[in-house]
Amino acid sequence: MRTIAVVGTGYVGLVTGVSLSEIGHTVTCIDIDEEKVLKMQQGFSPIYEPGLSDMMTKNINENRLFFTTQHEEGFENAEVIYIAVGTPEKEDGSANLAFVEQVAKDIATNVSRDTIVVTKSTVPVGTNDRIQSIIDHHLVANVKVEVVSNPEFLKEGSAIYDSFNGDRIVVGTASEEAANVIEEINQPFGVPVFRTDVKSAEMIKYASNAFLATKISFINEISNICERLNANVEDVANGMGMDKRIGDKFLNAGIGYGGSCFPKDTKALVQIAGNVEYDFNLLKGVIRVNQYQQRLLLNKLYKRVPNIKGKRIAVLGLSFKPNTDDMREAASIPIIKSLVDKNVEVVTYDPIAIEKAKKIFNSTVQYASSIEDALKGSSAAIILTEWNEIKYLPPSTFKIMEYPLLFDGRNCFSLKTMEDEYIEYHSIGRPTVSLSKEKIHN
Ligand SMILES: NC(=O)C1=CN([C@@H]2O[C@H](COP(=O)(O)OP(=O)(O)OC[C@H]3O[C@@H](n4cnc5c(N)ncnc54)[C@H](O)[C@@H]3O)[C@@H](O)[C@H]2O)C=CC1
Ligand SMILES: O=C(O)[C@H]1O[C@H](OP(=O)(O)OP(=O)(O)OC[C@H]2O[C@@H](n3ccc(=O)[nH]c3=O)[C@H](O)[C@@H]2O)[C@H](O)[C@@H](O)[C@@H]1O
Repeated sequence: MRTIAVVGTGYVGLVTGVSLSEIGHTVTCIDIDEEKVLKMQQGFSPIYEPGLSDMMTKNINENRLFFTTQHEEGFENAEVIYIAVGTPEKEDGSANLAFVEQVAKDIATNVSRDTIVVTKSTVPVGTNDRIQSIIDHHLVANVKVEVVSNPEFLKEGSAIYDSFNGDRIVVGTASEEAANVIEEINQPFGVPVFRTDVKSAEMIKYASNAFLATKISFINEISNICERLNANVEDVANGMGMDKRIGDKFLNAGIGYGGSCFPKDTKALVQIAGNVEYDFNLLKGVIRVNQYQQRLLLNKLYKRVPNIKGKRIAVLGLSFKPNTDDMREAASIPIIKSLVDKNVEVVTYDPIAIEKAKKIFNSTVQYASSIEDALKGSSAAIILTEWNEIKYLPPSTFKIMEYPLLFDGRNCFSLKTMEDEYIEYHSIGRPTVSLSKEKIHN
């Protein structure tokens, strides 16, 4: 078993650190955020991720998992250092590498033994070479530091599960020795390891995210055509997905992809291509479709309820996907902003993300403590996140509204159910369920 340091304790760093400690390594997680570190030292996870808290507490108690704000302390005995800090989007769409570069300098000035540095952060092709040269340039001790690319593929909401059940672990390095160490560290996960060169490893990460985003934008465009032709995109996706070459995953039409990665990584890949004079037309289209898709549900609402000013509208689900409290690039942000700009009384509900949402929406919206409370007195409801609590809600609950008018951005309910329950139902890429004896909404 190895002594490991993980720099950055966000979704990736904390899950990596906790998972590595769970398989027996001794792990010190380092973060510059003092409040976060204090919380983790006391055994509390700063993020909501199923299974994370319990695994964290267990490994703290078994003395395999430590937290500090001091790089020097964390690096002291580390044989391997993982970089898992953020690489957010810059204004021009390219990746901001300032955090990664800072960590490279911190490593160079603090390590006192031969070390393997593993880059987990998503970084543009060529960045690992740059990390290597920053470290070599600033290195204080007379030691060897080898940088390895090891991109992360976990999904938020199932991050712990994904760490133990991933499809592959990609290891990019020219050093067979370093690759052997990383493979040995990960061996207890039982996930297949794919070895390649550094640049290909970096590209695998961007290409994978871009491909998944493309699948989503593709099915969203098909859904828009289905709507015009009265076809049902859910059946279309199911029928397509039965072809093993296509696969049945990531074909859920909806309000577009959000989150901390697809939006930023697709834009970064356009930039990466542009830097070598390649115009990534297809990916630009994917991004455009996604922006358009976020507006569609709202446009349907505004068309159906033209005099929306002053009306109360319930927004169910705020996080960018279920089982996470992450609000980064959530579709709820532009959608709620548009409603608030139109002087709509917005009442929101989310089972987990409310605290983070409050930091974004402040007092511009109301925060209901139950779905029922959100629906009471509302003229319409919009579903933005398919939490189980929302998806498996007895449809009759929507009749709490004086007139049951539902706009579902996640296709949570079958058309037949809504017809039987007598609920006016607008979803994505499927025929609208209208009521014959409609009340007039004005
Ligand atoms: N969130 C996700 O699901 C996935 C993210 N990634 C990639 O992993 C990277 C990290 O993403 P997240 O975990 O979402 O980021 P995050 O923003 O949640 O966390 C980053 C953490 O790094 C800390 N930090 C910044 N500078 C530091 C320094 N010099 N020393 C120590 N700590 C420092 C911050 O305080 C913060 O806690 C990004 O490159 C992202 O693209 C890859 C796969 C999945
Ligand atoms: O690089 C990353 O950060 C990660 O990005 C995504 O993971 P994540 O963003 O956590 O969540 P996804 O499940 O991929 O969902 C992303 C967005 O796409 C949307 N989506 C997903 C699937 C689908 O069929 N339709 C759809 O609209 C989701 O609602 C969500 O807004 C990838 O799935 C991970 O493999 C990758 O490691």
